[in-house]
Amino acid sequence: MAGRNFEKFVDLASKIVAVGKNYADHIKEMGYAAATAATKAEPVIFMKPTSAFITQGQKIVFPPGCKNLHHEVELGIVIGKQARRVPENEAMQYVAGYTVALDMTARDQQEKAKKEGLPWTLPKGFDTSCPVGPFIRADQLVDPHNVQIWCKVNGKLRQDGTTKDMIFSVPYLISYISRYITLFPGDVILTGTPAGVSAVVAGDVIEAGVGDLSQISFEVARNDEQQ
Ligand SMILES: O=C(O)/C=C/C(=O)CC(=O)C(=O)O
Ligand SMILES: [Mg+2]
Repeated sequence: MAGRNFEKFVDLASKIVAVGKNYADHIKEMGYAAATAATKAEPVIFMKPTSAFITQGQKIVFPPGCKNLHHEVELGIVIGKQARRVPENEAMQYVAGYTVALDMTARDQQEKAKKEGLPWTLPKGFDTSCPVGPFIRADQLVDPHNVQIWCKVNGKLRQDGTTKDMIFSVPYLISYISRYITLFPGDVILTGTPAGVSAVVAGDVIEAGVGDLSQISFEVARNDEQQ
């Protein structure tokens, strides 16, 4: 991993691989029978394009037509070296570090896609749908399975979870994903959100963090093309 500047993982990344339904409390709040989903043998995987990334100073912009935009705070894993068919017991060697990320979701459009059996590409992959924070080196977060992830909207705490509650662990996810999709340095894996997701409106300010290691603050803006 030497020689690469992972502080700039957004520039290195070729993809964002996202995990869904990795916290039983979020599965429950979305209306599923938590026990059923939590005992699923395999994680739910979807992708966001790198055009979804934004960093501090940019705004989260409603996608066209969306009337119900949700925040989902997540621990992001930043991949440090090419990973293909990596066994679980070696997977942590492929982690350069972590970041805080928001999996912004056009919930109304995702609900429609779910009903129609269509993919979540637009509801979750629109421009600005993946705000990310500062890079956390792997040695700064020794136990990624025991850290608070939190999200506030206009100063009010909406999500307050811990990665202890992830159903699928960091090494399991790297191993599982890399069986199907080769991961490259800078790629980011979003590890799923805990309960508390809720709607935001234009003008809101979303703050989020992984403990006090990586924090972000983003303003939400309306989409001038549509309203
Ligand atoms: O199935 C649903 O209603 C929603 C699922 C998600 O949005 C999955 C995630 O992105 C997540 O769990 O973080
Ligand atoms: Mg998510």
